[in-house]
Amino acid sequence: MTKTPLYDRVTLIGLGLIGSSLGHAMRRAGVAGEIIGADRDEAVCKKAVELGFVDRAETDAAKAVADADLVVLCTPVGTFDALAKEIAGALKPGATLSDVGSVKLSALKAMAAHAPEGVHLIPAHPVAGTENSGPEAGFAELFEGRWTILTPPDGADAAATEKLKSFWEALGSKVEVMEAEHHDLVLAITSHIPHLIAYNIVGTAADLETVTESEVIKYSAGGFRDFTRIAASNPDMWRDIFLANKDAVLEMLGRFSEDLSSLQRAIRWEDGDALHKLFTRTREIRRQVIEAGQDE
Ligand SMILES: NC(=O)C1=CN([C@@H]2O[C@H](COP(=O)(O)OP(=O)(O)OC[C@H]3O[C@@H](n4cnc5c(N)ncnc54)[C@H](O)[C@@H]3O)[C@@H](O)[C@H]2O)C=CC1
Ligand SMILES: O=C(O)C(=O)Cc1ccc(O)cc1
Repeated sequence: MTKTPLYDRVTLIGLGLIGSSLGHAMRRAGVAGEIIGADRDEAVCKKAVELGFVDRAETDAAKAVADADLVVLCTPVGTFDALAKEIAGALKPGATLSDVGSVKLSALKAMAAHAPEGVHLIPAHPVAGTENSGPEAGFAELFEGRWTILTPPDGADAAATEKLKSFWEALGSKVEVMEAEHHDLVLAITSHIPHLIAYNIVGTAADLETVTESEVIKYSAGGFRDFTRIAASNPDMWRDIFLANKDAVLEMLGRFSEDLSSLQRAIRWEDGDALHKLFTRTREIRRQVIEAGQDE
């Protein structure tokens, strides 16, 4: 039996890891009648059609959004303002404009600055990804069992929000609705600062490399190896995230630095009890993460 699609036409702008995963997942779930792609890179457009996760693709984003019922920005967050401006005049009245960006207040502001009245703005963030990029990195199962956070502004159309919630659920995601500002604070500590720590430790080790020669690579089977995966994440995307979520990241980083100083003090004064107490608490957190199925 053929399913009735939730949206007749969906346009994905940005056909990398998340855009391609969305395309594959939408195809599998049958939630879109037609999937149109847009990417500034012509080779990416060609690859997307070849892989079959879009029906057609083009480099002109404004042309690609014509007659779309749902438009999803899947590019780095720093591009949202210019892209929203570029497509604003071509959006169909009554369409939903959404995104998958890792920072939500700046996404909402960028879209709200340009979208015409009658277009529903519902920012979204699938908290699912990998360190890989590009159209070949995506897969249909990426969102399964993962949270997607919707951050509709005050007064957003309830029916449009509910429809987008059903869309993400059809892709296997669990959906939570919260304020954009709250999202940015929570994600600063659970996602953005962990990436910053990884970039920092791998950077420090790379600087030491000249002293230790190849030992950093050779003995990287320890904790360092896990950090190198995170530190291999997309540089454009992460530059944009830290600039867009500057306030929340700096606030959480202040707190993090204080706690790091306490640890430094505990080591200096050989306070084994303090170290053991913290490590026991963190081991319990890991147990809870596994229990919640968020460890893969
Ligand atoms: N990578 C991850 O694990 C996750 C990423 N996100 C968010 O998803 C978004 C996309 O990330 P990825 O798919 O990982 O990136 P990606 O680098 O794999 O793909 C981005 C694509 O956007 C295209 N692009 C860039 N600027 C453009 C523009 N101005 N106009 C048209 N196309 C443009 C690029 O050519 C590229 O094909 C980001 O906003 C990121 O914060 C959200 C959840 C997880
Ligand atoms: O690869 C990892 O471990 C990630 O943390 C992926 C990721 C990156 C950015 C997001 O906004 C959400 C998930």
